[in-house]
Amino acid sequence: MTDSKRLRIAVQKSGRLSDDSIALLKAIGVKLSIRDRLLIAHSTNEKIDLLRVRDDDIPGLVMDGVVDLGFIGENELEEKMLERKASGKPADYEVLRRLDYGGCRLSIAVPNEMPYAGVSSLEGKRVATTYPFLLERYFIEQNINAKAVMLTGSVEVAPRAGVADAICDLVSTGATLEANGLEEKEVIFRSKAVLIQRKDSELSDEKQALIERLAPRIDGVLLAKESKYIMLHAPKAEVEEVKSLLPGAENPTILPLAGSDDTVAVHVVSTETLFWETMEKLKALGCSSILVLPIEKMLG
Ligand SMILES: Nc1ncnc2c1ncn2[C@@H]1O[C@H](COP(=O)(O)OP(=O)(O)OP(=O)(O)O)[C@@H](O)[C@H]1O
Ligand SMILES: O=P(O)(O)OC[C@H]1O[C@H](OP(=O)(O)OP(=O)(O)O)[C@H](O)[C@@H]1O
Ligand SMILES: [Mg+2]
Repeated sequence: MTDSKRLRIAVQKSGRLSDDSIALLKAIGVKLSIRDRLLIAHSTNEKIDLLRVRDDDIPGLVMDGVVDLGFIGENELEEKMLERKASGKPADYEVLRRLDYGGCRLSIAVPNEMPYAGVSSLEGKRVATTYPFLLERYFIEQNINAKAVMLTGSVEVAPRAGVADAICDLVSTGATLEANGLEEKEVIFRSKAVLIQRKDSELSDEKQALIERLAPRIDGVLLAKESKYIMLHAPKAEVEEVKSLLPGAENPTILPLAGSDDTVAVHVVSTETLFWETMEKLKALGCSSILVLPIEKMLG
């Protein structure tokens, strides 16, 4: 059974956001015991229960106060917010953190053979989508008279099946569109995963304190993921040049190397990617033992 004192977090049970959301919870120190068939999973070290559901249900669970937090794509969140507002249901939530996964865009795509000269070509057309509220908002903004046809899946086959003239669906690499003879024409919404929270006025002090303890850990994990620890040996005479090549390396640690007067070790945490081209330039300057290491956690 669930205990109302435990923080309830909704995650997608199985899909694009599941693994990354669970990995993030683990990375911030929440130990979980997940059994595949079960809807609820408990944390073994924090007062947290996970509710594993379809992503479509997550915004509503947060907005209705059934769960305290939820991991959700901004596309689904915005769609459900518009849907709930249209039917007069409460649609309040707060974004606790924007995350670094689930990146995709909601785009209108048309069959390769359909003549297209801009959005006006959609006038009078039927567009299949799982996101009718976002699509209709776009039609209104663009002053286009077109019809959103709601489909919950297999949107990409709608034109071939004669169900619609075009589609509006999520795109990441574009492989699904290409495989179905469709061409991306208009991006109507860009999305990433977010962690949302129910209105905090409704949370107990104990739950609020737990959220305030865990949220900075998310920042630490995100920062660590985009940072690298760079170590290399550099000719002493070239240290300034080396510093100017290393991205985000304002304060490197310079250490003497045993048995060498003209070479030093340079250590630096970089928040940017170190490209192969830069590594080759460092080598050309006489640097050696160039190592780029991942960082697991960062604080302060
Ligand atoms: N190709 C993609 N690349 C990255 N993120 C994506 C991609 N497709 C979808 N997403 C993001 O992941 C979310 C979930 O996508 P998924 O395809 O798993 O959903 P679903 O089929 O609706 O799953 P469910 O069974 O939970 O309803 C999307 O709402 C979007 O935010
Ligand atoms: O541009 P691409 O990289 O091809 O990605 C886009 C596809 O990814 C998502 O579906 P997913 O693969 O998650 O499967 P689903 O349709 O069963 O949800 C989305 O609904 C698209 O169909
Ligand atoms: Mg879904």
